[in-house]
Amino acid sequence: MNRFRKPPSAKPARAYNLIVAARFRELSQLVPALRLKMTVMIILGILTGFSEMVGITFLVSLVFLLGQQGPVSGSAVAWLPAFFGGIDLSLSKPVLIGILIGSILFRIFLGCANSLIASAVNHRISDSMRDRLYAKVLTMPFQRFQDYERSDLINVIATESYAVSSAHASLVRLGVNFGTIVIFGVGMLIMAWPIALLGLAFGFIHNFTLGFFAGAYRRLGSSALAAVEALTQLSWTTLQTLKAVKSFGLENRHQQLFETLSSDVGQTWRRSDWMGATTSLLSEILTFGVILTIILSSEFLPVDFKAALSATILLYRLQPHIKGFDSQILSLYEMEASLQNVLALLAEKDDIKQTAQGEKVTRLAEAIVFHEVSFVYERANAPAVHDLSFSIRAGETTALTGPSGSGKTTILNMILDLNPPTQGMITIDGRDLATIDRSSWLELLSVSGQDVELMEGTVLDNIRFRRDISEQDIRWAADVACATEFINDLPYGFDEWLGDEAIRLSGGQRQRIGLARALAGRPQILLLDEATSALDEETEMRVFSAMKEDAGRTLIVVSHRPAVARLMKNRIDLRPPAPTSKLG
Ligand SMILES: Nc1ncnc2c1ncn2[C@@H]1O[C@H](COP(=O)(O)OP(=O)(O)OP(=O)(O)O)[C@@H](O)[C@H]1O
Repeated sequence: MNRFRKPPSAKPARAYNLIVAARFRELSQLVPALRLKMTVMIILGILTGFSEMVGITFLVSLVFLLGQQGPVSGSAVAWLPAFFGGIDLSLSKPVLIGILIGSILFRIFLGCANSLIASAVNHRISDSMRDRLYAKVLTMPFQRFQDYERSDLINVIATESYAVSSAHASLVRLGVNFGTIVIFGVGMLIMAWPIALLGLAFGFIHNFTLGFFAGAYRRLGSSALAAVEALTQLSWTTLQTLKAVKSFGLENRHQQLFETLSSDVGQTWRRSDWMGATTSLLSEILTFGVILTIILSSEFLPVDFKAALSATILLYRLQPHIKGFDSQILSLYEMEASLQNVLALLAEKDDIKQTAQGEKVTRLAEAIVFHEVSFVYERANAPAVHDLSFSIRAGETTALTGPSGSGKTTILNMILDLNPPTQGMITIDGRDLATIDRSSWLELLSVSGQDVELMEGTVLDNIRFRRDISEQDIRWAADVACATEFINDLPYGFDEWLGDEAIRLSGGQRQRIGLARALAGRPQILLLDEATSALDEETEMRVFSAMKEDAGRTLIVVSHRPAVARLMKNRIDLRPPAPTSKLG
């Protein structure tokens, strides 16, 4: 089985900040027009930071103005604001208040606009990721799909797809934090360069110290993912096999297993919270240290008191940005495992037959012919089908017989174009199946098997199976499949609701719904893979004689029952020829 979970790359990037470039490269592959969206959001974020800085400096100025001795109203102040250092600005109190209120409102407006844009962009990214991942499941070759754990696929589509928008949001926040740090830094440099230098040193120490946590965050991300995957897998298999679980009396065993896995999940989240709290505490301690350093050394610093005050407040306000910058980098490490899963699924190649434009077919006129066809499943030691040549004539009935494992289902899958031959060729009226348009070919075909995949919905929904088929055709198909007789006995008849397991139906009833589903599209070619194996002999014969009345259909039947094989005009036997005796 192909597990999504990949071990994190053996060695983290040498410089821990380089993860930003790696994530950006991955996101550029996944999100079109990434640069434009990010740039707009980062500029808005930086402007928010800028207006905050202006607000702070003017607030300090206002406080000083209000604290002046004597009458202040209408007076001009020559020393304000501190932020502009030596520039002699004369601002009256009302102007100062106006600028302050304006910058606060501007910041609120920008912050709000940025949140709305970020939310819209993130949802768009998540929507498109989910759509693309779901589409990939539908378009990858069927054999590749069979290699995946179903629960892993559900996890990736429904949950891990969010990692892409989260990584995008983190990169934007990083850009905003970085831009704000630069702007605040320049402001501080103009006001009080010694404090700016202290701030710069603080930033580097902060970044360096939190870098020690990168590996732990990366491991935490992949173990959280592994724990969630294990829990989903257990829940999924329990639901799938509940009857067996109950029949074997394994309820307590499953409950214990679930509790263990569930506590693993809880533990990884708790560890994540602890790590978050530890890095946050470390960040606060570092901030406290640098502010204490400024206070203790203020007497010796060649800085004007007002400017020092503004710069210190700026430094204090800068701390969340520095902390944000580093915690975003750490979260980029944490989401690595999920992102790798999304990338791995999207990297699956599409089934070329599904995307290629082949020649269209409208009917089978002559025959389906296998020319020395072999098929080997991936990682299988022996071919499932070896060097097989036969012909299935249009409009005739053919039985495909042979012992279990002789390749009957594999042959039907090849006719359905799910498994292209590894060697040899299948022709449709003389044309290579590989060059024929897949959807036009599938329009001629229908298949019904031993296990019918029922879905949640009514009996009618299950026969229609999301195709445009009239109710009249559905009722006709149910008649031919001898299903009407039991459907009419259901409390709501064709409108009876069936759960995805349709537990209330017997095996034979499920098969008749599957058969009606296959017949409802009035296919020219019908493939039945043990599709009536659960019916009693009498009903089975009635089904086949009803189907025979619809002349002109090419019928290919796989059945272990000799009576069914005898009903067919032709027979292809996959039994290996008996070895000839060499005695004498
Ligand atoms: N997805 C798969 N991957 C690997 N091997 C497979 C796969 N599906 C089938 N096989 C192998 O291919 C061979 C043929 O299988 P197939 O299901 O076609 O046989 P069959 O004749 O239909 O059997 P039965 O009568 O039991 O349904 C078997 O040996 C089987 O184990």
